[in-house]
Amino acid sequence: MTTARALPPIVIATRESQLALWQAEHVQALLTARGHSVSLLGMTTRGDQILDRTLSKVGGKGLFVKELEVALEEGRADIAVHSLKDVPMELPTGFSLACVMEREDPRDAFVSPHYATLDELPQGAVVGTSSLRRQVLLQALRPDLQIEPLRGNVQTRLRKLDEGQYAAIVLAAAGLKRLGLHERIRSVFEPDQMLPAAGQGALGLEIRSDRQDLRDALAPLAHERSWLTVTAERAVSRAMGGSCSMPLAAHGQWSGDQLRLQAAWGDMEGQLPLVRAEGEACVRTLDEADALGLAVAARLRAAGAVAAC
Ligand SMILES: NCc1[nH]cc(CCC(=O)O)c1CC(=O)O
Repeated sequence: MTTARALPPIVIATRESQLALWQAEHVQALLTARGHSVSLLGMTTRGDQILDRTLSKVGGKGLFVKELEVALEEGRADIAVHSLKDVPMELPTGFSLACVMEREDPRDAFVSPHYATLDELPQGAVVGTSSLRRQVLLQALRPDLQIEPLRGNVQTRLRKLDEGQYAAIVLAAAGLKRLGLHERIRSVFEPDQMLPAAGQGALGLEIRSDRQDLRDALAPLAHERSWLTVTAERAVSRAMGGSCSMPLAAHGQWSGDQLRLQAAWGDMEGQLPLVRAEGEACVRTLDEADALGLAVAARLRAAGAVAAC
């Protein structure tokens, strides 16, 4: 018999977009089911405020996590829930990823009121995305398309699409599915067509490194395979100095205990042809996953990709 013991309440710091709130509430529900009492602390980040410029121009991924880390630092919150795609490869000193949860669909989705697939788009159609990765991969598939910037949270992007500013947009399938917007997905891109971003579709829980108590409490939420996969993907990104200002894709897929890791790199101006590389290894530990990522990054560089300094 287990003795009931009052667990200390847990506060989750979260951005206030619908997707961020869904993710925080998801973690809250899982922890509540395990007997914790959990509350949410909503906050607005610089990344949410600056909507008129592309992320690569205003400071990149860190913009969405900084304020949350300050809340952890000051003890106002215990956990920050992140879409791992938005989390810089190196966390600031004093912070760690307590765990990575089971990954949603990592693929990109094609969303359009009038067309079912990228192939159906007429010559020169306008496609909205501010992601440099999506931009260079789209141009590789369809050089005729006109790519226009598109920022804002998922709902804002869908509204801009519906207002007729774009013939189609590309969003992460995971975000749409989490928000119950599956029906907006006209088709998904297979990874061979449009390679996903490192960490896309996976949630990571960030804590202060000194909170061993939380590490233990969160351990049951970890998903081993997802953690290994995104560790390999994020190692590619780390080794390339990847950020929002570099078109970089890294995506792992399993067959048995073999992890196949594919990566693609494009130069910022879109002048050079895409560089692709891949590797495969039997991966059982986070260190082995990291090593696979570094090996694939080395192959990218050997094939002409240039790491940021
Ligand atoms: N950059 C914003 C962002 N960060 C995470 C997701 C989707 C959900 C996920 O990847 O977990 C999105 C939206 C998008 O790219 O369409």
